[in-house]
Amino acid sequence: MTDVLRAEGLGKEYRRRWALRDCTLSVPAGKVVGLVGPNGAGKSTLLNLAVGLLRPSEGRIEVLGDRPGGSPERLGRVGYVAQDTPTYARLSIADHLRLGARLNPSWDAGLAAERVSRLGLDPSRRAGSLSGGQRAQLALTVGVAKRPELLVLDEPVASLDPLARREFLQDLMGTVPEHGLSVILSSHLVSDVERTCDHLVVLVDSRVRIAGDIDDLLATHVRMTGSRRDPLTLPRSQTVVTARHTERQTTLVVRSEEQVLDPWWTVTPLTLEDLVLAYMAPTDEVDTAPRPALEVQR
Ligand SMILES: Nc1ncnc2c1ncn2[C@@H]1O[C@H](COP(=O)(O)OP(=O)(O)OP(=O)(O)O)[C@@H](O)[C@H]1O
Repeated sequence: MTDVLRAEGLGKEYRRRWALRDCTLSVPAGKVVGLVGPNGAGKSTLLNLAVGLLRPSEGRIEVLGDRPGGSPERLGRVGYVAQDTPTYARLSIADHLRLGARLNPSWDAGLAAERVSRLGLDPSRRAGSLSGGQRAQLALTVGVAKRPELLVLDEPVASLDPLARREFLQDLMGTVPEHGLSVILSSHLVSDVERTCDHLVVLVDSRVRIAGDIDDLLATHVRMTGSRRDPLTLPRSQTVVTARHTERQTTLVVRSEEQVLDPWWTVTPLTLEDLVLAYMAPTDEVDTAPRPALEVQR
């Protein structure tokens, strides 16, 4: 199947400040993609471009093989729950579901009713009287019951309690293979990404720093610890992501397609959190400058 999202040199500028820059990205179909990065990295901007709420300042983006937004038919194929989980304060939960049914040809009324009942929500309650977490659940219910091909969720679970969060993410994981759904979700919680996602995109300072299937990324990144050594002495096949030095010791996070066999290093695998934090580290931690005190060894 084709990619659900393809971006080439995509950028968005607000008043001479780039919120997203040089974004070239392919997101395969049928995956749950975790989009992570620090505050202000450009995650919401990328998601808003993907659903057609923003227009690119430069470059191109295609979603489900087409330009985002536009016709009702195209809009119907993409579900979107924004960061502030918008609902209509004066409308009841039942009104929201009726509206969803009227606006979406593939609306799954059974699924919507079942979710609302499982959450213990009274359908006659107005959205304005719900708690933040309950409003998020309502917005997520509408997003899922629309039965889109691609569901875009901007920090969907931030306001849910831990149990509700786990249940929602489990639901989502069940829905993906069952309905051929693809999901892109932004999150600050790496543990949720680890539990739910099979593909990762790390955005830092408005640029994509790394993207790929999580299993592949974990298989090709390691931590290497050894006596102090200049990272410039590493073979070309090993790319240093971060380097930290004490007087005697060097610790590197390295990307390598090949196994590291140099006995100088103690090599340990990374957790997903280690990997994300390594790519989120300030680039001055990628300390590859030659140091006079270091011996160059090959
Ligand atoms: N409407 C806007 N006008 C001007 N600048 C904006 C606007 N929206 C976003 N920005 C800026 O663009 C950059 C990226 O913002 P964005 O909301 O995409 O980040 P984010 O990664 O989603 O952040 P967070 O994790 O805090 O939600 C930030 O510097 C932000 O201040």
